[in-house]
Amino acid sequence: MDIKICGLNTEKSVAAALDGGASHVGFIFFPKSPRNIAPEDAGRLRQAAIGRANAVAVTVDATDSELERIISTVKPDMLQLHGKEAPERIGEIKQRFGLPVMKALAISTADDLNRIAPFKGIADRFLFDAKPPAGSQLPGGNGVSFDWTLLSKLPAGLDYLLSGGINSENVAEALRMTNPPGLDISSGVERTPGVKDPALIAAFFAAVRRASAQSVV
Ligand SMILES: O=C(O)c1ccccc1N[C@@H]1O[C@H](COP(=O)(O)O)[C@@H](O)[C@H]1O
Repeated sequence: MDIKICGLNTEKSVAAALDGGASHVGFIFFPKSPRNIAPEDAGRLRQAAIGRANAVAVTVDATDSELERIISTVKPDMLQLHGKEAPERIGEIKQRFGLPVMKALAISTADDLNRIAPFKGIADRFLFDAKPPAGSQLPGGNGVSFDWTLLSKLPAGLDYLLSGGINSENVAEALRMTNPPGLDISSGVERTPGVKDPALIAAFFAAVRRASAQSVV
């Protein structure tokens, strides 16, 4: 199963994610986020992931020139589009930059699953996150979960990461209820917003291993 640790901004946190076995390391390029990172810093940090994990650049309704700067500096393996990007815009971005795209969709009701279909065949993967709480300036990274039972109605074989408020305490339940192809976690391994804790990252991977071991017994 893929595991993406997102919002990394220090060498220690990247090392903890890689040592834990992360398949993806995520960097946030969104100035309002406490996890926002300069492309130059992310470009330096992502070096440690080469040959070990995929680097993901997370953007929110970024312009072509913003994407150009991030991509040329960071050289990510994948883009995560976490704004209101329409399918047409995703097609344009893929054609212009030639990178796979993971489209984030906020889920709060069964109707939200209807928003998946227009992106099929365009987005390479999906990421399902909770809707931001009222007043939040962040489209993601709010540490809020959604009703995971909604995912029982997903089209079979859909490739996605489960995201939103996942942490060491609830990951076993998340895996039991959804059996997702992958997980994405950010604030659940932080000491304070934007400050990753290597010990919490290690504890998270240990919790995933425990949950996975229990599910095969
Ligand atoms: O984390 C952020 O600050 C952020 C900002 C803008 C877009 C996306 C962002 N984070 C994404 O949201 C998920 C879920 O976060 P959490 O685990 O609920 O805190 C995170 O992994 C990022 O992919």
